[in-house]
Amino acid sequence: MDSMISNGDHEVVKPTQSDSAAINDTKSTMSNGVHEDQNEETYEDISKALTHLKSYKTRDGISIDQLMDNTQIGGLTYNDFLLLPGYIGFPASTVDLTSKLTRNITLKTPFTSSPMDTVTESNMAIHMALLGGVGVVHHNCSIEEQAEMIMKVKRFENGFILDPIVISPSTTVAEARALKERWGFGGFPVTENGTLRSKLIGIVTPRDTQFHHDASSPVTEVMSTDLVTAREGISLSEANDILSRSKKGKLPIVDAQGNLVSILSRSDLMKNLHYPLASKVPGTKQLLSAAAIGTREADKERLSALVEAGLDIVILDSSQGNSMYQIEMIQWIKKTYPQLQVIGGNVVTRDQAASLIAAGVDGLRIGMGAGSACITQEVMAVGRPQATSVYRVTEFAAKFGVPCIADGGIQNVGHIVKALSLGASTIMMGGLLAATTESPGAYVVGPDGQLRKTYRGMGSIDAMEDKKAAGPASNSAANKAANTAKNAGTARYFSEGDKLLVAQGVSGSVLDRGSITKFLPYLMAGIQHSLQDIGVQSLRELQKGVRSGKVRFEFRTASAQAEGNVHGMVGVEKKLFS
Ligand SMILES: NC(=O)C1=CN([C@@H]2O[C@H](COP(=O)(O)OP(=O)(O)OC[C@H]3O[C@@H](n4cnc5c(N)ncnc54)[C@H](O)[C@@H]3O)[C@@H](O)[C@H]2O)C=CC1
Ligand SMILES: O=c1[nH]c(=O)c2[nH+]cn([C@@H]3O[C@H](COP(=O)(O)O)[C@@H](O)[C@H]3O)c2[nH]1
Ligand SMILES: [K+]
Repeated sequence: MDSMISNGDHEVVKPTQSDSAAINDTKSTMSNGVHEDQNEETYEDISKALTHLKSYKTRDGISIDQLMDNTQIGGLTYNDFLLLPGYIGFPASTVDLTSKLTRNITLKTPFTSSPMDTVTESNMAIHMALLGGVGVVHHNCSIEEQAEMIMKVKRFENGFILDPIVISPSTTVAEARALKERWGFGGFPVTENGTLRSKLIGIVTPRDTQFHHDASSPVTEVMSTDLVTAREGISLSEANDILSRSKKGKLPIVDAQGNLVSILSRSDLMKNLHYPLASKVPGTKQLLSAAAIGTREADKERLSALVEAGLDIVILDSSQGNSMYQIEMIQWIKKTYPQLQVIGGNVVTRDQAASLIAAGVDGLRIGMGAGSACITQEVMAVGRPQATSVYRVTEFAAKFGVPCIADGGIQNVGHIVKALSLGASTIMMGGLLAATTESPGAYVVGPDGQLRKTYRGMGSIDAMEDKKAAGPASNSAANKAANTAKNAGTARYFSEGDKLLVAQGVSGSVLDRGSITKFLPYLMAGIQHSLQDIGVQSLRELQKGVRSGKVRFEFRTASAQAEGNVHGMVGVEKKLFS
């Protein structure tokens, strides 16, 4: 009566429906209420469960190749699939998230922030780097403004600050306050002629200037002259000791004649303690910096200012990276600045990736139209569902040792894990970071009483009109001056007399997420727990497991997606971490 069911996987002996009915009929209830099976079924020996498992021809779930067979099912997004759980044999906190951003640069957390003017300026870039990722400074601004943002990142955390901002005795209190606004820190050494390598005469701190009534007083009226200094040649750890004992904010380092050589800052000491994952340039104490540029001629001038400011990584920012403009730019950059890491993109196909890899990129950025503020797919009819893009490009790029960023469409921790499982080395977030303490712009209160910040696509009419207002880029001194407040390179779209703006993005706002100093650690812990569920102890192991077929997947039907979300509840409060 037993029927043999072959699922192509394993031959399983299963009772037919009428058999099951018969079995149920023969069940009797014992006096203690427990049902007993009178038709003695034979079961496998429990001690053989693991051996028996091996008798299946294939493992449970599907492999990455089956998942990504787009002749069967079309392109996939992150919501279209899940990973199956594996075996937990280690604590979540031991999961290692180290990953490559480019050929030469490794991050301790796989996070980057989008080069968008509502997402990444210096404050975001600094905090992304402190937390182990990297923030890519946008280019919807003048060359000078972008270079200054990079400079702020590079100056932010140093052992010895070798190029401190120095002021002269004639600097006024008002000027010192303005410098604090501009640089984000307020302790300035005062030297005789206002430069480094000149005699140190005092230090001004925000406490000295904050409540001083007469803003036109020279800083010499308020500065402190009771200084603890150290002599040039002192080791960083000795200098740190003196600074810790001195209870002062800054330790100026001077030469035998009392000339200022560098300074050490207490706030850097604190930061070193609090940000063990910080992304730093090996061999220095400087934070890693990244910036985006376009592929116009004027972007070469922009890049030279950024490199001067200390840039480590450049991203060529385009929705369709496989162009003669970008290829020429990559080759020019590799020739002109061989030390600079170049990330090309965006790409979503193997062919696009091959062009940019052949041109010499050190990394790729993947995504076209998946972003939360993107309407590219709708308007251009061009793009690709993001999960498929990530898999197709990374599968190819990995063969050449080129790491990839999954850019756009990341809405939660699960999406990050999925992007990484498909082969991305890092992920890029726009909307998710747009309304944080560290993003540009002020919070406003929405009609619902909740705080929010503006978020807009760089191809939105809003963002493009800001660019257009800048006028054509030019090397002439007059134009340079005119462009200082606006953007030199970003008039690039319109220099060919475009009359009509075609939007590829929208403008709106997103709800407050608090500080990324809480949000990024949450994302990190979330990924660690997820990888623990999958049974892999590092991102490397995750990707190896996916390639070898050990890590398994499952498609999600529309109803499976509904099941995986909150259902049947009212008044849901979705608090994600505490
Ligand atoms: N990831 C995505 O899905 C998308 C992103 N975006 C974002 O919007 C912004 C603008 O993107 P795109 O419009 O793709 O910028 P783009 O600068 O690559 O392209 C704008 C236009 O300028 C042309 N162009 C570029 N370099 C040139 C040169 N040297 N000479 C002559 N023409 C040249 C391009 O062919 C294109 O027609 C970027 O920030 C991008 O990241 C926009 C749409 C989609
Ligand atoms: O189609 C687009 N039109 C735009 O105007 C636009 N602006 C940004 N981007 C891309 O979106 C990414 C951020 O996406 P998320 O908000 O989903 O993180 C970013 O990192 C970009 O790749 C755009 N895409
Ligand atoms: K979209």
